[in-house]
Order: sequence, then C-alpha cells, then structure tokens
Amino acid sequence: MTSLHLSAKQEMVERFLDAAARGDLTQVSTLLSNAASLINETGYSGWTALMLAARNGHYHVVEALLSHGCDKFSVNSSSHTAFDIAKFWGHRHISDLLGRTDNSCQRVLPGFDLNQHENYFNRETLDRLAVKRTDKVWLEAKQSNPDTVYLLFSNLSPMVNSSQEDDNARVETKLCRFRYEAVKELLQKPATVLIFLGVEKRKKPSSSSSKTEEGVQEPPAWFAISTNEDPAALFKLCREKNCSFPKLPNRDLLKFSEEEAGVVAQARSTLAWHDRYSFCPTCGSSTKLEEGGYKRSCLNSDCRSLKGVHSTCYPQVCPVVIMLVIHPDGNQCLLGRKKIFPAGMFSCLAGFIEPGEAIEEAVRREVEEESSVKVGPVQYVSCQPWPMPSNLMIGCMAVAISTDIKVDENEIEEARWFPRQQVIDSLCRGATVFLNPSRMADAQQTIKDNLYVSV
Ligand SMILES: NC(=O)C1=CN([C@@H]2O[C@H](COP(=O)(O)OP(=O)(O)OC[C@H]3O[C@@H](n4cnc5c(N)ncnc54)[C@H](O)[C@@H]3O)[C@@H](O)[C@H]2O)C=CC1
Ligand SMILES: [Mg+2]
Ligand SMILES: [Mg+2]
Ligand SMILES: [Mg+2]
Ligand SMILES: [Zn+2]
Repeated sequence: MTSLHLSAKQEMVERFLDAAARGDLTQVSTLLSNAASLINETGYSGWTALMLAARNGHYHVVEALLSHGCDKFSVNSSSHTAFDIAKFWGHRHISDLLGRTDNSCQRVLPGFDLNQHENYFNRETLDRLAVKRTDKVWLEAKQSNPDTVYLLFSNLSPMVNSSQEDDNARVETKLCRFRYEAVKELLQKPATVLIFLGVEKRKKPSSSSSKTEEGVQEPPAWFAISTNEDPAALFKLCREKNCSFPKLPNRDLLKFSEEEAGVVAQARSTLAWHDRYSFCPTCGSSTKLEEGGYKRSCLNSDCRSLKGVHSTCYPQVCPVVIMLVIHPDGNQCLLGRKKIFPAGMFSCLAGFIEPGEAIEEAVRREVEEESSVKVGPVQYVSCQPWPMPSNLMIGCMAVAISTDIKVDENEIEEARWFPRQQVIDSLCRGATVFLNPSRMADAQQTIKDNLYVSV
C-alpha cells in the first residue's frame, strides 16, 4: 500500500470518526455502506467511533454502530471501553445499551439450551405438606405414630452413622432414624425444638403406611428434633454403632446420598434459624414455636410483629449470587480464591444479594467489587440450597465487558482469567492444574454446565 493510499484511508477514518462524534447518523451510515471496514477503526486519538458517540451521548449512532456489528469491547489507551466512557460521562441510557442488550454477548450464553439441573441438596424426597402445619391434632397424632421418623440434631449437626465401604474405602454417611418410643422423653424437655419436615413422597402405598379412620393409607411423617442433651446419652438411643454428630458442616454435610441431603438441608437451615432467633427481633421478648416449627410468635401481646404478616416470624433464607464470568473472547472464565480456601483452589465469585437488589445487579456489583471486572449480560443457570446455615446459592453466568482485574484484597486473594481448556481438564480429567470447589457445590455445577456449552 502506498503512502497516498494510507493518507486517503486515514482521511476517510477521520471523517467517519468526526461524524460519529458529532452524532451525524446519516453520514455515519453512508460512510459505513461505502466502507464497512471503518466500523472498528481508531483515529489519531485511539478512539473508535463507538467510543466517540458514547462520549458525546449520541444514542442513535451507538445503536447503529452496534447493529453493524462493531466491537464494543475494544479499549482506548486508558483501557476504557465505550461502556466505561458512557458511564463516566453520565450517559446512562447508552451505558445500559452497551452493557446489557448486545446480541454478540447473548450469543456467548447458553440461552434456551439450558437444562434443568438437580444440584446436591436440591432433591425433595418429602412432601412438606405445609397445609398440615396449623393442624395441631393431626401433628400430635403423627408424633406418636409408630411409622413416624425422627432425626436428631445436636449443635445443628444430625446424628449419623458412618460405615467404611469395602472396595474403594469411601465413607458413606447415613442419617440415624428414630421412632417415637426412642425419643418420647426428649420431646418433653423444655429446650427441645421440634420441626415437622413433611411426609414421604410415595407412588405406591407400602405395608409400613398407616391407615386413617377412613382407611386411606398415609405415608410416614418425618420430624427433626434439636436437643442440647449430652451426646453420649443420645447415642444410646440409637440401635446403630459408630454414630456421631459431625463437626465440620462444609465437609461432613456433603457425604449424604442425594435423597438424604435435601432433608438435611431443610432441617438444618430451619433449626439454625431457631437457634439464632430465640427472642423476638422486633421487641426482644420471648417467643413460642408454632406451625410445626415454621413460625416463632412473640409472647408480648403488644408487639408489632403480631399485627399483620412479619417475615421475622418465619424462617429466613439468604439469597447469594454465584457466577461464572466469561471473558468477552468466550474462551476464558474468571475464577478467584479467598484466603481461607485450600492452597490452589479457585472458584466462581459469589456474594450476598443486598436489600432491594435484583439478581443481575447483584452479579454485576459483586464481580466489580471483588475483581474490578465489569459485567454485561447475566443469565440465571440453576440454584442450590446451601444449609451453612441458610443460603440459597443462585448460579448465574455472565459476560464481562471489561477484562482488567484488580482484586478487593479484603475478600479475594487472587483472581485470574482461566482458559476454558484448563478448567475442563481440571474438572473432568483430573489434571492437577488447580483445585476446584467441592463437587457438591453449585460453583462446580455452574462451571461445568457452562464450559461444556460450546466445547
Ligand atoms: N465460591 C464461593 O465463594 C462459594 C461461596 N459460598 C457461600 O456464599 C456465601 C456468600 O459468599 P461471600 O463471598 O462470602 O459473600 P460476599 O462477597 O457478599 O462477602 C461476604 C461479606 O459480606 C458481608 N455480608 C453482607 N451480607 C451478609 C449476609 N447476609 N450474611 C453474611 N455476611 C454478609 C459480611 O461482612 C461477609 O464477610 C458464603 O456464605 C459462602 O459460604 C458457597 C459456595 C461457594
Ligand atoms: Mg464474595
Ligand atoms: Mg463480595
Ligand atoms: Mg457482598
Ligand atoms: Zn415482639
């Protein structure tokens, strides 16, 4: 190419950039129809047409450039994208457009290909039968029914029975199940907390089902008991050997079968709420248990919490977003490690949703707080109850619109972009590139599901 060609081209680029900066939509469109390659050109300033239009608030020019497929992730010499520039200059309608409505970003997301996931702790083997929680007569009859199953919790740990499996030395943990006769004295103790968990979901009635007066068979009911009695005395109530109350929830609660894990999550989170909310949060008075252990009502008859519906009377769940952030190139993802993680472990970033905040906004805020990376489109993937003590992990996938990382050192020790193949090798082929979160955690499910999408 000769110098004459170069200068002619440069002249055309500058005319194009000037039109974008002035908001001259007609000239931008005309020049683009003559020379489509202008779209991502940068002039002497190092800014693209999109950046200039975003800087000066020309919404329709930004829209036109996006519709012509411009690269909205390119950065100027200060590493700012058009999104950053629009945000800085207060053109919120433009930053919204650049941040959230981009088809090239959406294409990275799995969209309608998403499957329904069953995560650990998700399986509901009991029908919670909430309608029966206010039926005291029914609940009392169920308590003394010989088919009824009781689980025992001490210090928020369920009593379990662990047996070493022969072949691969895997330790299997099973819940210890008790009958009424074994626990009836415990039920009388003032410190005992009793929760009605539900009745077994059954397709076919079995011989162990009890019959009501009308002769209709009902499946066994399940209750959870929380007690502060001496564990040594509690072990004597169980016919099994090798019983224990596991001490490390984040490790030990992940060893149940899928069937039992869901019941453990329900019982432990509800008991944890009782443990922390024994006094009325509104006036500080004592409270009493109601509705099968799903409500605590204040004993002060003047208390505000007795007028109308108050969430403080019911078990609380903390929503947490956990997100796999994909690099704009579609081939890397952002993972971080907290100081408390075992050496070499990286995971998805996560954070509590704040009051008045939507899931998507919480994802954008937490990622930016923890890594400085800005996020555009966000898509929900799947969720997982996490009973340590009562989170709902909301797994999302998101596309970054900036790539520089600066971690919040209070929370994150290190965050990096990991190539897709490295993560897949680590998750699936046991390559020891880096350690992953527990296979039971939503983080791993989210990583797996989404990295597979376009492998
Ligand atoms: N990959 C991960 O980081 C995983 C995280 N989790 C769980 O997700 C939860 C939230 O993740 P973080 O990164 O810790 O959240 P985060 O990024 O919001 O930071 C936690 C800090 O926020 C404050 N905070 C605000 N609201 C809070 C609330 N409702 N409860 C407790 N602290 C609150 C506390 O100062 C706390 O230290 C944690 O409980 C963690 O166990 C579970 C699995 C994986
Ligand atoms: Mg966090
Ligand atoms: Mg955070
Ligand atoms: Mg937070
Ligand atoms: Zn009160």
